[in-house]
Amino acid sequence: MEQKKVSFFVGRLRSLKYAMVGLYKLCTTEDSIISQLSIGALVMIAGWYFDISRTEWLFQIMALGLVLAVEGLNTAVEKTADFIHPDYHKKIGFIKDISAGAVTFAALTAVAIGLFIYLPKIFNF
Ligand SMILES: Nc1ncnc2c1ncn2[C@@H]1O[C@H](COP(=O)(O)OP(=O)(O)OP(=O)(O)O)[C@@H](O)[C@H]1O
Repeated sequence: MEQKKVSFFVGRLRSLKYAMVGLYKLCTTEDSIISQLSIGALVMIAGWYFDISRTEWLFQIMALGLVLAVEGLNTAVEKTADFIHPDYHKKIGFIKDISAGAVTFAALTAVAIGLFIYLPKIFNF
């Protein structure tokens, strides 16, 4: 089907609208994202409680954004896999496993950043 050509700005604005709709769908329907957002909220409270520095805030926000972004992409991979092949298949299992592995990379990075920020504050060193 031929798409009607729209101007550059209208095209960008439409993409932004779809991205916002996607963000809303992720945050309201996906348990994995909702649980990561809840953890993120607790970490934000911890940042405020321990009065972390500007640089620490930057790292904390980057870590949280990284985990949420990769988790969102993992959700998209899982949904695509389930759509194109709903039945059990070794390759689908492999694709889902490595996609989850990418989330684990991001999560471990976030945990390492969290330990660097909070361990010295909790144990005073
Ligand atoms: N269609 C399938 N074929 C083969 N293995 C699968 C299939 N679906 C899931 N698996 C295996 O089960 C694991 C979990 O898959 P699932 O889609 O339930 O992910 P999840 O992380 O538990 O999902 P959710 O985010 O919905 O909790 C995969 O990593 C994979 O090893």
